[in-house]
Amino acid sequence: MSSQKLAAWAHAEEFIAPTEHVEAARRRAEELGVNSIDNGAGATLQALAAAIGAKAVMEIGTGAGASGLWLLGGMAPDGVLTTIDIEPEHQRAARDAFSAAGIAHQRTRVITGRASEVLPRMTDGAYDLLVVDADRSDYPSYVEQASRLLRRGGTLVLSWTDKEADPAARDAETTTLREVGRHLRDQEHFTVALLPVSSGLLIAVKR
Ligand SMILES: C[S@@+](CC[C@H](N)C(=O)[O-])C[C@H]1O[C@@H](n2cnc3c(N)ncnc32)[C@H](O)[C@@H]1O
Repeated sequence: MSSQKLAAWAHAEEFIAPTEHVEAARRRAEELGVNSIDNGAGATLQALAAAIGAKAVMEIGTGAGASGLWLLGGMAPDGVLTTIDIEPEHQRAARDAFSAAGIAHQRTRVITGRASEVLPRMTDGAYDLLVVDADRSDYPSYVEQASRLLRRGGTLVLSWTDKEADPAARDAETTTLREVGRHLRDQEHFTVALLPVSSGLLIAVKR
């Protein structure tokens, strides 16, 4: 890998500055000991939401709200973000972050629960964008649900890991991601790309 390529990647991470509210949400996440999406990935989510004019977005893994703020920044002004997390404390922080950023309360639907139990209750074909940034062991079931929940032309985004590119990495999480990536690539009803932004975003557009 050339040093110019590495510099270009680092540059891309800083190319779009986070808002002060995203920065505050990231700090709160650190205090809570939960990861937030990096700024390059956040800016990509924002641009994707804007590109598809997203009005109905589902997120699995609210955290302290940093990724939600990026998404809301790109969504249609009347768009609604449904966000699921198993930890009520993370969601309290996210609600505070949305409110501090001036997001109208009817634009967010914050659901506490295990995603694998919440998703089956959600409506078929109702979502423009489904973003997954939670426990990787459940990614296969989230992908299965995505086929049902997304409208045609809707997009699934999975937060990824650099380790997936390393053949020597054989831990359970990496193996699951590798299998999920292969499975999606083989599906005729998804058009797939792996974006090397932050630690990676796998995007799959439902045809
Ligand atoms: C990496 S953090 C999400 C960060 C957030 N997307 C952001 O960038 O601000 C992962 C979150 O997933 C949540 N989580 C883990 N397992 C879950 C599950 N089975 N169902 C729902 N949420 C889960 C954790 O509580 C944590 O808040």
